[in-house]
Amino acid sequence: MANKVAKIPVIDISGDENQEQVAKELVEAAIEHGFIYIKNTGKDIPAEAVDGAFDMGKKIFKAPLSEKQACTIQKNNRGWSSMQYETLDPATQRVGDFKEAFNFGEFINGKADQPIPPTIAPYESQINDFSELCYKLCLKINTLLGIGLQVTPPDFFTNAHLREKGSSGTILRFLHYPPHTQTPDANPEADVRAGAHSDYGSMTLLFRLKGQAGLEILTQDGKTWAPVPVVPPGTENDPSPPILLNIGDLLSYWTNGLLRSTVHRVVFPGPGKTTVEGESDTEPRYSIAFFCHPVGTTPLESVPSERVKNHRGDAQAKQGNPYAERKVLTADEHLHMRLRASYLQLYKDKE
Ligand SMILES: O=C(O)CCC(=O)C(=O)O
Ligand SMILES: [Fe+2]
Repeated sequence: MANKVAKIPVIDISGDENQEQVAKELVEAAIEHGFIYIKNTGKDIPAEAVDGAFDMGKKIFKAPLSEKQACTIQKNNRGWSSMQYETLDPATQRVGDFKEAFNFGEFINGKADQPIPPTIAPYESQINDFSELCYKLCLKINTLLGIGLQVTPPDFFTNAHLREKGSSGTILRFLHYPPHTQTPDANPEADVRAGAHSDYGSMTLLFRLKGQAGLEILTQDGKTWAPVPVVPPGTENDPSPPILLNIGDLLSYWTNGLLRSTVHRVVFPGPGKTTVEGESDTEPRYSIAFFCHPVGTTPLESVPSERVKNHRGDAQAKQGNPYAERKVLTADEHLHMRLRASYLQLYKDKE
């Protein structure tokens, strides 16, 4: 049965004027939807940088298997996660996610602080540059959220994300989802390419390619899934599709659930499933996610904001998200709790 596509606002944050107004719109969208299209005018992240990053992603996954295996993901959440190694929704999935991924942690002086496949070593600085662009955009969004929520001081969130204050769980992740024709073991009705989950960090920037279907969000009724078009109306002629921003669990904890951390998944949108006009899953799907995390030692207490104080952990914001109610001490403790739940083998083998 075809579901309606997700209703998500498109916001342009690239200008320098009307900062207060833009901040207000961003906060309202983060409260109401948790997902926001950030119009990509090319000012914050040039279209060529996005294209270059996708080329990089393809190179990483085409690297010889032995090179990828030598970089197998570790408990620090860095490295290569092979097909079906991660299970984002272990409570309902019979098998792991039909995807492979490569995670880069924070770079140090432009160098990756982890093993990388020799095939992509010549491009290390390009990956670092893309990660920098994403980091800066997240700082800007953190500032706007602080202004829009009237946090005192308004740069409260931004300060918590400054790298000079300590390391964080921030990850630049390249993803590859083969089409169903290449995953004969998958039952497209029952299996998923990425299980239902909310993101673990403060916010995520997601880059997708035109024409590639698959992402769905859980709507506020807690039951219906809505596909998220790559190119929403009005952005067809932009230099690059909008960057899809979503609020993660940490910004939700920090604001007592006022900002919504929305559950989402990636499916095989085969026959009979909802597809967005002009999108299909006949080709391999590639996406890039930048998971922005605060400094690991940051305590996740409610932020100093009257608006947050007056908000009493609204039940609606928690709907469909089993993690929304857990209280944990620091950003790092929260991250490890979540990784433990989705990398079953990694934690089983080594404990
Ligand atoms: O590939 C996508 O569209 C979404 C991926 C995602 O939700 C994630 O990696 O957390
Ligand atoms: Fe996600």
